[in-house]
Amino acid sequence: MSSIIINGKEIGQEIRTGVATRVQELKAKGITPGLAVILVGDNPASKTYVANKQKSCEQIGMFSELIKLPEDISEQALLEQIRELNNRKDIHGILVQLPLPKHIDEDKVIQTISPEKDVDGFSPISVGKMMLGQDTYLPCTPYGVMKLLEHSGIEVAGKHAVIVGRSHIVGKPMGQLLLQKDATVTYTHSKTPDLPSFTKQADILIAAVGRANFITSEHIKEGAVIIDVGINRDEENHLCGDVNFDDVQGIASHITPVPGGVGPMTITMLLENTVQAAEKELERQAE
Ligand SMILES: Nc1nc2c(c(=O)[nH]1)N[C@@H](CN(C=O)c1ccc(C(=O)N[C@@H](CCC(=O)O)C(=O)O)cc1)CN2
Ligand SMILES: [Mg+2]
Repeated sequence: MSSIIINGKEIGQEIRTGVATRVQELKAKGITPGLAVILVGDNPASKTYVANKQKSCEQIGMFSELIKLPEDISEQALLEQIRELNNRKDIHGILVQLPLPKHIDEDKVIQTISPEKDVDGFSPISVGKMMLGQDTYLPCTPYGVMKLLEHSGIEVAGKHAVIVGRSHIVGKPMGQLLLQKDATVTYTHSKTPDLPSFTKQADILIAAVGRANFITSEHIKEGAVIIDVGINRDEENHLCGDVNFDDVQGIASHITPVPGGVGPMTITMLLENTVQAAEKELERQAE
């Protein structure tokens, strides 16, 4: 039997249509949702992602501003730029594209973004609120994974979700969001001995390791839902995920492809968060 392919492009498009309607409603009330994207340096992948974010904003009628800064910008100058954006009325969401050059302290940068405008959901305040289940901006990639599961009719409650990877932006928050939906969650990582003994227990396996084609049929059980968060290049420089798609195809019940799975959802949820930020600003104005 072949696995069901979860189509992130299609699901993302459906969600974007709903977000576009909310943009029109906000505009009718005199507020255009605005996103500022800061890009430091010339990382080619970052340039592509940032361009896609801008294009996506335009497509749904949002305002977006790209702030391009040189690779050798000082940390102070970057923090100053963020503070300026924190004070701008036309900007509802601020995002600093990661990774940053080595001489800049990423934590300091993220902490400088006002929590009201932290549409990436990376600041300690946003993360703390997420952990407590309070209203906040959820980090876009894990948030997108939750939407993929929901739209694919995959029940999370009572399932054993195994996360491979513990990054701040994917692995850790992913486990929390699944836990909030009553999954039993296991975190695994590079120091986990006998990884397959854990991953084989997964009803839902989240692969977020950053290693091309790392997860194979040896790691999964029959009927598991496989979510591939990886974006890597293989030996032939082709885009591929953390999961060896051909190897697990037919064993998994559902699987996300790379490209076209989780990736498009990351930008979709960024749009969702930015519109939410503008809606909250409107509410504050009405108070
Ligand atoms: N400030 C942030 N930095 C980074 C984030 C983030 O969420 N916020 N995530 C990643 C990069 N990223 C967005 O920024 C991102 C990565 C991939 C995709 C995507 O759509 N991928 C496509 C394939 C694209 C390709 O051809 O290369 C797919 O999987 O279908 C969107 C966003 C790190 N930095
Ligand atoms: Mg650094």
